[in-house]
Amino acid sequence: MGPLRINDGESLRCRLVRYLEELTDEEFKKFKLYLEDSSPREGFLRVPRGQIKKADNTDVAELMVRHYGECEAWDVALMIWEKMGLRELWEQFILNICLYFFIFHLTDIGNRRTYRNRIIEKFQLMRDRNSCPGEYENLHHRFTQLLLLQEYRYREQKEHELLASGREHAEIMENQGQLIEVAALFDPYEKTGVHPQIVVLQGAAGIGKTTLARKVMLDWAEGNLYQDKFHYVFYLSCREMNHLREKKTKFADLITNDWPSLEDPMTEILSQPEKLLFVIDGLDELKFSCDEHSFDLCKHWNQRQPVPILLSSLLRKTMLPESSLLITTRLTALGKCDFLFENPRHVEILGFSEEDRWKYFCNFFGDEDKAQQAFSLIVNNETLFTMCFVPLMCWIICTCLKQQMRRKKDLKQSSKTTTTLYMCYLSSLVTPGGRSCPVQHHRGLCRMAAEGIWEGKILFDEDDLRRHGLEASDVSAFLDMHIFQRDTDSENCYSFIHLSFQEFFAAMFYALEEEKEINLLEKCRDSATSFVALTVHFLFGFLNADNRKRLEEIFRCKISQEIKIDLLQWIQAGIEQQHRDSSLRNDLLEIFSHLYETQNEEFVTSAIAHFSEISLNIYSNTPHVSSMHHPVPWASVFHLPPQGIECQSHVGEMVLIVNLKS
Ligand SMILES: Nc1ncnc2c1ncn2[C@@H]1O[C@H](COP(=O)(O)OP(=O)(O)OP(=O)(O)O)[C@@H](O)[C@H]1O
Repeated sequence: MGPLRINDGESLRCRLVRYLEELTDEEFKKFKLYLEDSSPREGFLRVPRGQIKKADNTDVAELMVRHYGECEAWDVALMIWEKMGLRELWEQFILNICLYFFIFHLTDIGNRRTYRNRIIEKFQLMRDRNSCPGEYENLHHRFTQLLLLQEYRYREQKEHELLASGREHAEIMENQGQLIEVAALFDPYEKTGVHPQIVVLQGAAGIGKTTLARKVMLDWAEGNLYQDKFHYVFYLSCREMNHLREKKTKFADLITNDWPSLEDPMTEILSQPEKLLFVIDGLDELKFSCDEHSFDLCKHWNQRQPVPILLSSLLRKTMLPESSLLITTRLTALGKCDFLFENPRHVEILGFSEEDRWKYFCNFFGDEDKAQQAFSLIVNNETLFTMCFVPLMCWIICTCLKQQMRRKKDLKQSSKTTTTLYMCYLSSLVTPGGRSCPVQHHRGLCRMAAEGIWEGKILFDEDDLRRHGLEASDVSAFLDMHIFQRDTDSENCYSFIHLSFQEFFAAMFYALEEEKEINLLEKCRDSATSFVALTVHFLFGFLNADNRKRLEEIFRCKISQEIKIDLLQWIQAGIEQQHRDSSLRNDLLEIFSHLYETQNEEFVTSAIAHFSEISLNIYSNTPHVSSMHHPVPWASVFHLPPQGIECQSHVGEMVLIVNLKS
């Protein structure tokens, strides 16, 4: 389909030229004067006076169409002719324009419908990270609502700190901003009434940025989102842009990937930029910089330019400045891109609320009984349940449990502790007869993970790899296993699929026979470095004989027995310290959850041998646990009869007196 035409095949732009040619020199001069003085409607740029002065008939038509788009250009011409008293021309125009709008309307409806159908086709299915070719899930069936927090002030905060603060959603909300719905992302600010043109959705790895961006596309295409605001919504994946970075092209061509009949309708579509939304997914993943091209930026979408310049021009708003942008990015990369955006609305994705975690399980299993079976196991494990605020973690946990259900394995056993669940997931990634990683590579990966934990580092470059005896080609087995991923921020950068996996491998580093590092435990005592807590937690998990055996099988490594003595001394000292000082009671809970993680009766007995009674404040520490079936799941490790636990409720707290000698 070509530019919009009326029956005789003449485009509107050419027709405008022809009408202008019918004016006498005097009338044309007058027309230009009126054009110079005309004030365009909101959203349209004024045609620069300097350019009008020098323009002939064709130039004037061209300028008008470029600045206003074809429809608005006709409108302006009509208004001027009316003011000039050129009644005959005006009447001819009206006749033409009615015909034009009728055809335009029909064509536009047709174009949009075709485009929407294409988008629905493309976005209605989602692929899980471990899916086989051709295996898809329906996005609507799986999608679970995410908590979005508006105007969260960007803190120079590392992802591990965010993970640690996962259970403090309510607190963040109170202190930092308010929740917002996807439908309201482009609503005006309450205080100023100004409509944000750029919305930045930020969040940690695996929190659901891409999934949400794709859901926005699908909902718009199905007519359920932003219908009045945006006539067209285009999706630009930064990962795909990376592949095109050497390419020189027009912006119009770049976005017509999703357009079956390409190019032609673009002129009309892009001439109404205020009705366009561009979803730019994964800005942190761009491998080229957007701040290098400030002098070469282009102004028009029809200019042929390298892809990095086109994208920079869109982001910096030199091209299609009236369009809206919805950008997703990891928190770690945000500082680097801040300069790009003028007054964006910052929204942080907080992940799943506690209620939505249950909904996710229902969506994942598609069967309430199975969902209930799985959820009741997770809800009793505080560490796992807290982790479930990250959708990726929910997916990992549900995937494991589903596999166990399929194999008719004991679900309770595989979800009993955080470590068992991770073991279960890792064993599922190692396919029989598949690639395994050489022992020295595994050791290098573990050492790098541990170093990262100390230094608060989650992205590793090739220098980091080399320092730990790894070449880029050595990590391909970990990439294949989906525990390590090629990143994101800059070329040749890597990260673990989730921080908790880095913590798991860091724990393995401390547990390996040849590696000794007692510092970890000392650091864990220091509350300022509580982010190592999960690493220590896994370390306790490795004390379990089954876990240790599986770990040694998967990675063909040897787990040290000596770590057991260090852990025992550490935990006894911890209990003693907190026994002496009742203000530290809350920390005891953490110690006991470590003990529970071992599922090792002999170890637990030794750890508590010197104590006859322990008081724990369970309520103020874990509010959600109080409503669950078993308030202290780890208590089962003591094999205590019910009379062994006495419960005392006080205002705002619930204290359990555990009588260990009963
Ligand atoms: N809202 C959601 N509903 C259901 N599942 C979700 C949702 N969000 C994410 N997931 C699940 O979590 C996985 C990871 O999500 P996604 O890839 O969107 O995260 P991300 O924030 O873009 O991660 P990264 O920063 O690593 O690119 C998805 O593959 C999907 O299985």
